[in-house]
Amino acid sequence: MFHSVPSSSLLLPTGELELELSQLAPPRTLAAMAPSCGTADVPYTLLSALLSGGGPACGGRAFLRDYAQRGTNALLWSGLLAVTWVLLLRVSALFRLWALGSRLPGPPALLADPGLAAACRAGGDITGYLSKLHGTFGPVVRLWVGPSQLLVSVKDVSLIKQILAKAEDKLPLTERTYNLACGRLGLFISSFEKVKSSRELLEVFLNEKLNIGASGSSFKIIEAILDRVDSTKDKDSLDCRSFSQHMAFNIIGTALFGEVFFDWPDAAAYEELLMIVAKDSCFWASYAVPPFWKPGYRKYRSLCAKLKILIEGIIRKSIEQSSLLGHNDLRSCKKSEGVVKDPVGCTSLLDGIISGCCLYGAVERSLSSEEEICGNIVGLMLHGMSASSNLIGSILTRLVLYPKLKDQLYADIVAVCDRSSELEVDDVLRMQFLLATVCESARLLPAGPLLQRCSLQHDLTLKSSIIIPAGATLVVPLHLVQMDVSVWGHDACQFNPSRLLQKEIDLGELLGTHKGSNRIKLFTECNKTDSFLPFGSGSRACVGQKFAILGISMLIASLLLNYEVQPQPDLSREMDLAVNSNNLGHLPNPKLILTGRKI
Ligand code: HEM
Repeated sequence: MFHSVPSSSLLLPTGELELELSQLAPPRTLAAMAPSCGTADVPYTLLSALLSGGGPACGGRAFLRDYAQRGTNALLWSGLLAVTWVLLLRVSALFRLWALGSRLPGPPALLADPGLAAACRAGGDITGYLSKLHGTFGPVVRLWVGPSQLLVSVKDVSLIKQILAKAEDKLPLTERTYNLACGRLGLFISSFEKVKSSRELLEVFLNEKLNIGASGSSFKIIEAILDRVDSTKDKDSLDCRSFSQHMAFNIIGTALFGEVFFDWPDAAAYEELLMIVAKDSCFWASYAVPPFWKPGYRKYRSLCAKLKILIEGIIRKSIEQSSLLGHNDLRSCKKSEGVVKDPVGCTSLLDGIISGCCLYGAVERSLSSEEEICGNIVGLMLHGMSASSNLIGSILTRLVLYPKLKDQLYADIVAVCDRSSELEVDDVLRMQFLLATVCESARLLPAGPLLQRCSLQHDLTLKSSIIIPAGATLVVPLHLVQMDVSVWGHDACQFNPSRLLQKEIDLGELLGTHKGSNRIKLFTECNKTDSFLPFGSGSRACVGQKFAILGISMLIASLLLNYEVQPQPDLSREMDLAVNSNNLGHLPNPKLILTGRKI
């Protein structure tokens, strides 16, 4: 595309100059670089545009037009190549998923399993549906939830152990759910790498908060909560569910905010809002694109915003109090080189955050730290409150329905501690029947029906050369595992705390020696330990397990020491039905009466 241009177009006045120029640059090359204005010829480089005789108004404009044209073309080409590359990667990943997925046993549905959809539509008995599939296909079953969504359910205990240790990521849906409700946060994120440091710091804080094994330690939160019980107990109709929700809210709230929490005027509004947000979060997060056009979604977002405003209010209050007590300002605080600073000295989790010892690990970017702390706190309140309220509710319901259980528990509690002395965490560790009751209730009614994990980056190779492709959703059906007759015996579905008692094990000692570790070991028989998963297991297990078990045990012990818990007199029919049905997975919600015990 090199064109020769008449020498006149160079506008050189004399032949000498023409000669000199022709020596500097060969006429053919120069001509090629400087086309005449108004022709179809255009310059190719900036130098040629500047050297062109047409001046900026002519050669420059043509150059720019040409440059823009070629630039746009290059951009479009590279965009097209990138999109093609991404699509190719996606398609090859999809083929891999199909190839590896179809090697696993499961129903022959190709794109989306109709049985699962039908089970979800008819009241959502996913456990029942999975149970049938495991009966037909064995301990590992695959299901196509959609053309690119593979779900693998695992029931075999040894495989579950491997999965929970190897699959370190949570489902992206879990992260979306928490992000939607809480905003930006460092906990509950799908990638394990991102959540690791926040988990470690929170775990140390929560475990030290209970101060297990230290003499003279008392779980002060419970005392404050009992004062709350005093203010509510006179109400005629306390039902187990709302009472438990209130207790759970107070336990988690006091752990996070300290005593400021009890003077918080917005606490009731916050509790109500939190429950609404917790109920709807998963539904709205299930949309791949946020449905801004739906009024329900907009309403939900405004509730989340209100929740955030309320939390900011109490954080501010807590900070004010902390600065009165001489703690650091939130903005100026920094974690000191990854070292956890004295978590025991912190009176509340927020206090810990303020003085830089908790949750701050993941927040190196100080500008976003307040937003992230706020998100973490809302997330902990959401999860901690709904899971703990579920467990407290099931224990209280059993106390109300089974007077014998209540008497047995009371005897276990007073054998260790009488009402005249202050209840300590160390005392609770010696109340084996109480701890077994809490754990047996968690076994029969876990916080959710499925443990959910995935491995976002790598395929998982399990023993017996089962390969689970990266990105597949792994689920453990908790009801099937925790009520497996082959592990728990023929009465697996019945409430029987004594099954967890091993006379030769001293729980208190065990917890004390395992200080800092997250697991409470109740069983010597390995297969039972592996089949007890209400708090999950492995790298993403619940960080609040010890805190929840001991905190809830402490609450029940304090309640029974101070109050007589009785059902409302007109409950006899409901009680009879519940006791006779033996179906304690779905508990009724009886009303209870609390009357103070005489000393
Ligand atoms: C009875 C009460 C509770 C139950 C039944 C429960 C249950 C669970 C379960 C099943 C998981 C998922 C575990 C897994 O995938 O292996 C989990 C995660 C978690 N729990 Fe709890 N939990 C309870 C209370 C608490 C409390 C009180 C806190 C803290 C204040 C807490 C903090 C967490 C955190 C931070 C995670 C996320 C771990 C991660 O994503 O890495 N939990 N919990």
